[in-house]
Amino acid sequence: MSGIAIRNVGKVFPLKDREFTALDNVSLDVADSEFVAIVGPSGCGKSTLLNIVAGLEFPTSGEALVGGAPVTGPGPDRGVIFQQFALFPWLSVRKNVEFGLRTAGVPRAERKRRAEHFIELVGLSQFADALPKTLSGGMKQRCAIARAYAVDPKILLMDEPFGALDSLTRVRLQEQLLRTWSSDQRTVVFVTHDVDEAVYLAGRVVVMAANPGRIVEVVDVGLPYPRTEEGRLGPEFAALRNRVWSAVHHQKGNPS
Ligand SMILES: Nc1ncnc2c1ncn2[C@@H]1O[C@H](COP(=O)(O)OP(=O)(O)OP(=O)(O)O)[C@@H](O)[C@H]1O
Repeated sequence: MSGIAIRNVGKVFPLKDREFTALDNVSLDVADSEFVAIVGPSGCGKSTLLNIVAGLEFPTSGEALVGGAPVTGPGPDRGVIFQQFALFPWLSVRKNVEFGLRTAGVPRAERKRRAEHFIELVGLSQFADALPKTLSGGMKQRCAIARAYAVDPKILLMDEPFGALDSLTRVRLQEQLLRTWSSDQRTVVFVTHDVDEAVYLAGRVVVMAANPGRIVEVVDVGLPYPRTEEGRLGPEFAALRNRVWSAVHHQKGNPS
């Protein structure tokens, strides 16, 4: 059971002289094995919503449920990948990737095998013994992705995971993500600024607006999987992208 239910979630942050409503009455169901993308202008609460599902923040009102149970904190059922991922600076790439497996109690030989596999997948084999400080930003991010994939969680919560990567690596990791998603049937919630990326990856695209953060539209993508580069250039894809684009960029009070 790896479905997610977000029920009337509100999040208010106390500021010095007032309160700020980051999320206002947000409700969303993500089915078991569904791939949902969340897009919206900066500050509309995408990360806050993801953090609530991750158990890293708590709603002021409403609730988030995972597999039918209220979220009370982080758990091994949910792997979180942020844009700025904190790697352990004193551990090599390999040890960083193995870290989560060690805490999950995976035996040593299996840890080594899995780490090797995922390090290769993200193209870091040559740097497996390097420390994070010697890697570029994109390489650190690929290490963080390998670490999250290796633990094999039923739910992946991804916050702009490919934002800092060059376009080639980005496309490669998008395709890899879709492959692991369709073969392993995990639930994915993927936050991105990139409308093209959202439509390419997701079965549904949730569009949010700011002030207060809320859902304004949910677009069913409806394109078959596996998705291909040719499909990405086709008219159906273009129509969907335009629809999501207008929903994001023609919001009241958002002049862009
Ligand atoms: N701890 C906090 N205290 C006060 N305000 C906060 C806090 N965390 C987030 N906010 C505010 O809540 C709003 C939503 O933030 P959030 O990071 O969720 O937006 P976002 O849609 O992910 O933005 P971006 O696309 O720029 O990453 C922002 O206006 C932010 O300033």
